Amino acid sequence: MSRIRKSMLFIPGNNPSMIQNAGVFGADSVILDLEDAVSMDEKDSARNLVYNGLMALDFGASEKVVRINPLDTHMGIKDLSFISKAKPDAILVPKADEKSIKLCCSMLDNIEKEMNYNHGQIKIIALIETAYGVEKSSDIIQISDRVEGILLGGEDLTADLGVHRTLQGDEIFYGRTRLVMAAKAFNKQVIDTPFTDVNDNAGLRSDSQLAVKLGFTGKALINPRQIDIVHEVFSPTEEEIKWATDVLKEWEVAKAKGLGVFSFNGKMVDAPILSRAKNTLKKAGLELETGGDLI
Ligand SMILES: CC(=O)SCCNC(=O)CCNC(=O)[C@H](O)C(C)(C)COP(=O)(O)OP(=O)(O)OC[C@H]1O[C@@H](n2cnc3c(N)ncnc32)[C@H](O)[C@@H]1OP(=O)(O)O
Ligand SMILES: O=C([O-])CC(=O)C(=O)O
Ligand SMILES: [Mg+2]
Repeated sequence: MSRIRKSMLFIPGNNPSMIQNAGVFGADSVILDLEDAVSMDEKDSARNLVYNGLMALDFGASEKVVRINPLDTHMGIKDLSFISKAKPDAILVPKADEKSIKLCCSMLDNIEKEMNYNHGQIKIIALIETAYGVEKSSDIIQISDRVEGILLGGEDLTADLGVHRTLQGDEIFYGRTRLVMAAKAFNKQVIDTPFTDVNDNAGLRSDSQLAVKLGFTGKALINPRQIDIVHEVFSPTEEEIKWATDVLKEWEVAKAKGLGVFSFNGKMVDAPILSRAKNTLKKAGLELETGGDLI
């Protein structure tokens, strides 16, 4: 089973003090960035800094992810070859398409063999941020078991579409829902694009609530101050947990009576509603008191 990735915090790969603190913020994953947060003339020094950081620092419970440069560039190839030898947990592949993900998989196969790592231990998150990537997302996601999820890159996607990025996000709505469908169809994670105004907490909250409503399993972040809101919004509320627990208890009673459908607080409950209740408890990290198949 894939690890939980409700919050994935980007940290520029050329910033030693930010990298040094990476483990203390409490993000589920930290993404050490070698791509767009790093200027061209700092690419080599950032690669060394991230390598040394991975080798020497304690990242606490956070997953160590590295965003490499695109794999159709020399820089991207160099990033992947070098960084993988510092055993990151996962690689975030930008501008993902079928070719880049296949290449990433075959390079990781070779590096894992050479380094005596377990086969498949370095995971891949595909960063979908082109119109082509959105259209091919369901193919990209199926290339390998290494691909545990897809992440939407709203800034690059908007640039590729030739439109403006807005607070409401109408321009990326189709991309968002399309990625959710692809991910859910193949049982993968789907992580929403970052909210880039780090001082607008209300905006971050409503953007995160929209992502939850659409089915995203987590959100990328660009600032540690965004973590608490995202964790809160991506976790079921006490009220939702109580509803799920009560519904599943009532189901035990209904099942004993041989009922496939029953009424709870005046509303019909059948198999899909029981599934949603189970999902709620799973998201909250709670064990189900009721076992067995639904209905
Ligand atoms: C479209 C894309 O590709 S998104 C991915 C690439 N972008 C990035 O990685 C950007 C990452 N974020 C940042 O660089 C910064 O948060 C900015 C530029 C957006 C905002 O910077 P600031 O206004 O200075 O942030 P803020 O005032 O909240 O900083 C407070 C503290 O948090 C630290 N901090 C801020 N962002 C981060 C981060 N992403 N990771 C780790 N530490 C951070 C700062 O260094 C500062 O530490 P200090 O108090 O020890 O000096
Ligand atoms: O990876 C992300 O979430 C950010 C990104 O590159 C983009 O929006 O283009
Ligand atoms: Mg991008």
